[in-house]
Amino acid sequence: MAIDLKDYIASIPDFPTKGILFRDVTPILENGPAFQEAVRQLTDYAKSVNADMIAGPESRGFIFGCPVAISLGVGFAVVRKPGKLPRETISCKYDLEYGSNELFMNKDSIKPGQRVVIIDDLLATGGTAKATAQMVEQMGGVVAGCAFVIELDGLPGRETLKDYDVFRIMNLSDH
Ligand SMILES: O=P(O)(O)OC[C@H]1O[C@H](OP(=O)(O)OP(=O)(O)O)[C@H](O)[C@@H]1O
Ligand SMILES: Nc1ncnc2[nH]cnc12
Repeated sequence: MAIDLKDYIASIPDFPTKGILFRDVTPILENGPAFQEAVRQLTDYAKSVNADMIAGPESRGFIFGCPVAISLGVGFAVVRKPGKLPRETISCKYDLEYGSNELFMNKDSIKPGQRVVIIDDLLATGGTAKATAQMVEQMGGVVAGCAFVIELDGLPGRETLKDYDVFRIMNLSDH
């Protein structure tokens, strides 16, 4: 029988703060066939939009983005939190549910005209993916799409990413 990836999501109430239902993808990673199936679905999507580069936000975006890049034979551009990248960078501030943060990319990591798919484990407010998309565009790249394992319903992720094609393997409620 086909694998139902929803069976491999752990839901933890009040983590990391009260009122947040944390959707944990680590059970997918800990099961070979489930991990392979998630990567297969993300890869099929990236291939369907002719990706020639993958961008993945630290840290969970690395886990799913890298195997997709390898299976397509394209590069992987890291999107990192402050203080991690030693060379020249570009950056974009973004809002979280509470407060704000800033993400960084190597300034030459995307070449003009490259078709970039942004991959992450989860779409919540969309702030992380939108900040990534803005940096990709600043470098002259084309955001071919954004792909997630989970989309949280009840949060404005889709609205935030309304200018982009969005693929997700599953949707789950945010509470
Ligand atoms: O749609 P958003 O509201 O931007 O939220 C989604 C982001 O939040 C989580 O990462 P987090 O910043 O917690 O970092 P981590 O992957 O290092 O745990 C998740 O992995 C996404 O990157
Ligand atoms: N509810 C949630 N579960 C896991 N990761 C998240 N990132 C933002 N919101 C999240």
